[in-house]
Amino acid sequence: MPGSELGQSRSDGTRLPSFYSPRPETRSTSHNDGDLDHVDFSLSVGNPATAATTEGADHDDSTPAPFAQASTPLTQPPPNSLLSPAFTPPATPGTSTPSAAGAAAPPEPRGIPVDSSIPTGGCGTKQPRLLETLPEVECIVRARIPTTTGAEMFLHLYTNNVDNKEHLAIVFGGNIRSKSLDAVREGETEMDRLVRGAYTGRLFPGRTTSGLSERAPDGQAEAGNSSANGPPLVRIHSECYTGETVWSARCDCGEQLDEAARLMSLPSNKAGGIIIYLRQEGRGIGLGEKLKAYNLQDLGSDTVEANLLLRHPADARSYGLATAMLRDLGQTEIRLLTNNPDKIRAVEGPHREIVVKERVAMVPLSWKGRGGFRAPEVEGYLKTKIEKMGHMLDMATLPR
Ligand SMILES: Nc1nc2c(ncn2[C@@H]2O[C@H](COP(=O)(O)OP(=O)(O)OP(=O)(O)O)[C@@H](O)[C@H]2O)c(=O)[nH]1
Repeated sequence: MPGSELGQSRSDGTRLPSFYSPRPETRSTSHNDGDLDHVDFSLSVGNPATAATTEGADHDDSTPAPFAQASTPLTQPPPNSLLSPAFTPPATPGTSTPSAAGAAAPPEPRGIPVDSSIPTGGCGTKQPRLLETLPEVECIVRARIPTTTGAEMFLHLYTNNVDNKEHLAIVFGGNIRSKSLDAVREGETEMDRLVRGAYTGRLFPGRTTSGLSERAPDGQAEAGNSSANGPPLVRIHSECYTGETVWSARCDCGEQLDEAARLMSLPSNKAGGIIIYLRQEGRGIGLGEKLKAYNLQDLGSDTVEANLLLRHPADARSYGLATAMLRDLGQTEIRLLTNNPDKIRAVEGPHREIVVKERVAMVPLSWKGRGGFRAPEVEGYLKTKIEKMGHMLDMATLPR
C-alpha cells in the first residue's frame, strides 16, 4: 500500500537507536507478510437451492493430503497407556501443523454457494436468537507463528466487552489485518507497536519502526491489499480440550482444526484464511460439564440427551464474537468451513454484518479414505449431529 506508513522512516539512511520511538502518524490496514499462495481459487458458481444438499465428498479427494495424514509421524508419541489400542488415531489431532510443502496437487475445498436470505439457500430456516448489537472486540497482540511444516500464521489475541476470555484469530496469508490492532494508541511508542505486533511486513533484529517503509534484510517486499482474491476461507472453531489436546476419539474437533489449517495454507488459497478460535468449550457448557456428559454418554445417552440431562441446552454457543472479530479483520464476505447450518446464520450477525457466500463441508477424513481415524464414539457423535442438529453431512457416505 504505497504511501501509507505506520511509522516514520529516515530518509538520510542513518540507523536509529533500537529504542528510538517516533510517534506513529497514520494507520494502515493492509500489508503482506510473506504470501504463501501462488495459485488462484475463486468462488464456485451455482445455485444454492440445488447445490446445498448434504455432502459426502465436497473436497477433491483424488490426491492425498499433505497434512493430518495417517502417515504423519508423531514427534512425541503419547504414552501407550493413554490410547485405546483398538481406536488409536493414526495422527493425533492437534499435533499436526499446516503444510505449505508438498502441496503440488492438493485437494482444494469445493464450496457450495449459500444464501441465508432465502429459505432454499442451503442453511436451513432456523433463525438463531441474536443480540441486536455486536460485541466490542479489540485485538491486543499479534505474533507470527512459524509452524513445523513451514506454513506461517499470525495469531491474534482478542479481548471483548462480554466475557473475560481470550478468544483468538489464527490468520493465514499476509493480507488480512486487524483494525483494532493497527489503530494508534495514545502515548505509545514505535517499540510498543512492534512488541504488540502492530507492524507491517516482518520483524528483524534492529527494526525500529512499524511502517511499510522498512524492508527485511533479505529484501522481502511488502505488498498491499489483495481483496481481489475473493472472500477468505473461514472456520469458526469452538475450543475442545479433549479433541485437540488429549487425543479424544469421541469427536473430530482436532481433525477439523488441522484440516482447516491445511486448507488455508494451500498455495492456491490466495484469499487467505481465518480460524476464529472461540473459548466455548463443550459447545459452551465448559470442560467439567462436558466430562459429565461423556460419562452420561458411556451410560447410554447420545450427545444431545447428555446435555439436556445436565440441564444445559443441546448447544449453548453464540457467535457474535466471531462476527465482531471477522469485522475487525476487515471481512464482510466469507467462505465458511462447516456442516452446521445454525453456524452460518449465526455468524452473519443481526444485520448480516458478514455474508457467508459459500459453505465448504467438513467431511471426516476417514469417510473420504484419507487417513483420519474411526471409533464408535465419533461415529455416534456425528450421527447425533446429523439426526438431531441438522448437520449437512450424509451418513450414507460413511464407509462400512
Ligand atoms: N457438550 C458437548 N460438547 C461436545 C461434545 N463433543 C464435542 N463437543 C464440543 O463441540 C464443539 C465442537 O463443535 P464445532 O467443531 O464448532 O462443530 P459444530 O458447530 O458442531 O459443526 P461444524 O462446524 O460442522 O464442525 C467443541 O466446543 C467441543 O468441545 C459432547 O459430546 N458434548
